[in-house]
Amino acid sequence: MCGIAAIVSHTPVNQELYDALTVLQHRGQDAAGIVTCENGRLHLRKDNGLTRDVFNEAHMLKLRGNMGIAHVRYPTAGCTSSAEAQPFYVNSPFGLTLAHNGNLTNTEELKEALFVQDQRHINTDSDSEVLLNVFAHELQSLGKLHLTVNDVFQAVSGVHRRCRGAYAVVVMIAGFGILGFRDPHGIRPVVFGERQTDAGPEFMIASESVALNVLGFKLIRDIAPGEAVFIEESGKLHTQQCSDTIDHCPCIFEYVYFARPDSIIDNISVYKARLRMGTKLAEKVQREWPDNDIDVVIPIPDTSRTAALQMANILGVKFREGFMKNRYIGRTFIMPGQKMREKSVRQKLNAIDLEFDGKNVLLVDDSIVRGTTSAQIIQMARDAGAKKVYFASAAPPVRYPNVYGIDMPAAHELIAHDRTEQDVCQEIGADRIIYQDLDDLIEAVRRGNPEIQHFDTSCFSNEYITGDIDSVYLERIEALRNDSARSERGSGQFIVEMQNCD
Ligand SMILES: O=P(O)(O)OC[C@H]1O[C@H](OP(=O)(O)OP(=O)(O)O)[C@H](O)[C@@H]1O
Ligand SMILES: NC(=O)CC[C@H](N)C(=O)O
Ligand SMILES: [Mg+2]
Repeated sequence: MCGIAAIVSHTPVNQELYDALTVLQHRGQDAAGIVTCENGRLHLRKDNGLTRDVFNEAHMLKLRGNMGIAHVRYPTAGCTSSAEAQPFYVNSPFGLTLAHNGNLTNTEELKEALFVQDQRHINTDSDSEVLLNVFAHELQSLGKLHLTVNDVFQAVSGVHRRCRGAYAVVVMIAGFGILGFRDPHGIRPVVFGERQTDAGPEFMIASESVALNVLGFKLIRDIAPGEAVFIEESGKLHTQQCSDTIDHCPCIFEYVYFARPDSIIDNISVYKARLRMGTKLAEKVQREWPDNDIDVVIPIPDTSRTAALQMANILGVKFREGFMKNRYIGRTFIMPGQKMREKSVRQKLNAIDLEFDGKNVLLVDDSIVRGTTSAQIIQMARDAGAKKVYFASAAPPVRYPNVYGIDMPAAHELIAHDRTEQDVCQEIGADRIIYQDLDDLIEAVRRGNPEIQHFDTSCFSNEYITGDIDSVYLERIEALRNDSARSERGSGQFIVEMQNCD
């Protein structure tokens, strides 16, 4: 899951884009980048690392201009080389830069067509570079020297016709303006907002509304599935629907884990959705295990806190912060490589023995994916003296790969794949496991916006809404992107620095 941001302002945007990236850091910890535009000239800085490590004062001074786009990366395609950090740039036509959240599912076909038919060279294995070149080709084929906003929207329609999968995107056209668009299923989130100034309105596009809040922009709304918004450099906003086939299916995992709880996605408060997940799960415990002997509910920080608190309230048992989180360690699930993830769980979380000693504890997490966290945490709870360790997951068993922007491509790496709930319970060493039912999860999220008819629930249900995912595709990405294949390839040593401004 990556984070994207874009600002069109009347004053320099460098610091605000940097601030936006720090707010969106939970969506990607591997690489960060900003590109700005000043009098038609682009300035780009991107590299591997957290936002605070990628930009120093000298970079910031060079990122001049009143409009720009930015990205934090969590790779789902290609490799972790800094050559694949975003934004990407192509010089023709007009000077385009792009930042993408999501994952294309027909990258290979597009890459081939780009080379053979459109005569475009792709320099990395990133699907986002492919996406940029598709957009560039669609714009170029209009054959215009002076672009209009309608030309830009027409090019987006061309992207929708050719690209499959998930894409929430911002594009900057040098000297012209900034574009935001979302795939016709609206799988990944993206919102836009406005800020009034004496010099006129300013606009921002971002993955999550929390970035707008922090920078003083008022949320206008989500970009609709298939829709595009374009903000001219002068600050004029245009919007247009660019797809005739729309089927809104936002990713339910955003509500479970990815998004910040203080964000509103597709008019649903992530915080409230998590509270409702807690309610539903507690009701399941009451229904299926009325004579339970739970003494205390303990969340596994950070994401599960909201659901766990609500569970304790409904169950009428104590809620205790039994694990303390080291605030300097990031999210473990989105770290590259199982060794690093395993090591980081122990560095990140430490038990307060008093809260466990002699008690029957119900540990609550938002999800169990590879089981990296749960297995270690249960052992820690036992070492701290817990009598019984029960484990509840606010999401159903994750059994199938995600191909829309969450990096879990290999079914065999998922602890619940081909396993019953009882098998998982044994595998992670719990005394009992309670998983959320999928219908309950859907209801918990959907109650915030009943207009949404479907969600992308593929990692729980094996139903892929784009209709183009078959076993051949899944086998191909599993072979390419499973943990051992990636560690054999290494992180990629060559670095394309031709566009960096350092
Ligand atoms: O079963 P696993 O493969 O371990 O994945 C699931 C765990 O990973 C995530 O935590 P993470 O540390 O990424 O972030 P958080 O601090 O936001 O909870 C998630 O909240 C679960 O705790
Ligand atoms: N998590 C994402 O959104 C990743 C974007 C893109 N597929 C990449 O790998 O860089
Ligand atoms: Mg967690």
